[in-house]
Amino acid sequence: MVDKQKVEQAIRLLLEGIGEDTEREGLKDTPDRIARMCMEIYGGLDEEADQHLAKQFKVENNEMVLEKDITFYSMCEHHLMPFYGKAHIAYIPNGRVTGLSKLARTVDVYARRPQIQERLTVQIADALERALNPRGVMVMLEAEHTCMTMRGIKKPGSKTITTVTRGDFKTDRELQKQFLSMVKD
Ligand SMILES: Nc1nc2c(ncn2[C@@H]2O[C@H](COP(=O)(O)OP(=O)(O)OP(=O)(O)O)[C@@H](O)[C@H]2O)c(=O)[nH]1
Ligand SMILES: [Zn+2]
Repeated sequence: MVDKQKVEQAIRLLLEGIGEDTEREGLKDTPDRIARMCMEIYGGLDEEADQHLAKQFKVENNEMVLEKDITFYSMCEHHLMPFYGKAHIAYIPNGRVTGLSKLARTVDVYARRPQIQERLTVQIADALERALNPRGVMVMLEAEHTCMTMRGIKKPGSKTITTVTRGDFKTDRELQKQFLSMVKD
């Protein structure tokens, strides 16, 4: 739960710390704005994806389901700067599928926290495994980290790609290839 008052105090201190005048017109509402923004961008801390993924439907056909190009925005926990990109999620059902939008909701729940990309990838895969007990899961995230592009090493255009494979996707190279070619198209 975001403590709005604490965040406001912290932002006031930060602005003082960088030598700004917290009372000037453009900045006086900034602590309140950022506290409200934190409720949004860190809102995933109060949530689990399980409640979303509980929306399920029976299926006869246990072929791969892939939801690709799910745009996400998260915050790098080392610098509190955004990293953002696309998530691609596939699973092989085991008699049940979840609502398509629930895959994107799952991404949002775990993206809206201070994160590292590797953990975000694992948490999405874990949630799918817990909820659906699928025959396989594969998650790939492609993202640009602003802590790498606008500061520090400053490498604009560099991309970080992370993957997690579980079950059939771990053992079956052909399935992995199929995932990769479907993601690329
Ligand atoms: N593995 C991983 N590293 C990340 C992620 N986001 C940021 N980082 C890295 O976290 C590291 C933090 O390194 P530090 O040396 O403690 O911090 P720093 O002095 O600001 O480092 P530089 O970014 O190299 O200037 C950096 O190498 C970042 O690139 C992420 O999602 N996953
Ligand atoms: Zn960072």
